Amino acid sequence: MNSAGPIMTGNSLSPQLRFRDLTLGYERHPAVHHLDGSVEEGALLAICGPNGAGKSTLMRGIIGQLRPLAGAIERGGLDPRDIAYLPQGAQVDRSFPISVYDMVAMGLWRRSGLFGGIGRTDRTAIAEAIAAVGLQGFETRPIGTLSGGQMQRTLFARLLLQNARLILLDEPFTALDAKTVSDLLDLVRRWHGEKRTVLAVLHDFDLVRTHFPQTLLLARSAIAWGPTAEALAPENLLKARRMGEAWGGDEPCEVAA
Ligand SMILES: Nc1ncnc2c1ncn2[C@@H]1O[C@H](COP(=O)(O)OP(=O)(O)OP(=O)(O)O)[C@@H](O)[C@H]1O
Repeated sequence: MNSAGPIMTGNSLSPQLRFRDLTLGYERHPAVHHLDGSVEEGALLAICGPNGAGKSTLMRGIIGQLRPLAGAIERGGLDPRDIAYLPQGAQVDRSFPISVYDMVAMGLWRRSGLFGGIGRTDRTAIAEAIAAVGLQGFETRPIGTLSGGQMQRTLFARLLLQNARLILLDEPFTALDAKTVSDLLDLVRRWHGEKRTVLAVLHDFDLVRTHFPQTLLLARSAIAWGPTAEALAPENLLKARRMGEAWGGDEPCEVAA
């Protein structure tokens, strides 16, 4: 579909997320306006749009870090432990003195508890996750010494262990080399094959067209939402760009009054 609206990927699946006239923002300044629609369970959805479009804000709303200024987000009965979130790279504190192994093991915390201890099954799972991202041999390395690509692999290994039903990735491939992107995309495909729901904020339209069947094009409001080829049609991209160029600081919206 070319216009904004709900994704319908199949009648047998139920919505994992539903946005009802959702407005999100900061101190009553809206950044996402009146979003309506649903994301089916098992969807692989790209969220695209210009800088300042509200993409990260939408992610923060989904995880409950931001409360709606108006409207609502329904999460299909998901427990918070069933939602995994990878924020933009700059938001991860690399100076924290922790090894790759311990960083990956943190993926188990929300299920086993901070003081639950790590048993043999957990150690196997951690080793498998580290191997899945190609970081064997890096277990004892402090995260502060990793390259950007190795750090992102570490964070994906942690996500693997979280075993979440809904996975949110905010610009997961920015500034990574082609091999790292390809390896991490394999993990995204694996999650999709396991019928997990994956939402990723992405700026690389070629990558989105190749790997993401559905796209939400956001410019504070939804410009288009549906099959990627249609959502990223030239007229929609032009409209999103014009909206991005037009907003100064605060988009007009009645909830801001
Ligand atoms: N903590 C905050 N306090 C106040 N305003 C914020 C805050 N975080 C984001 N904003 C504003 O909300 C709007 C949307 O920001 P957001 O980070 O969601 O955009 P984005 O689409 O993710 O952009 P980018 O592609 O540049 O990462 C912007 O105008 C931004 O300045």
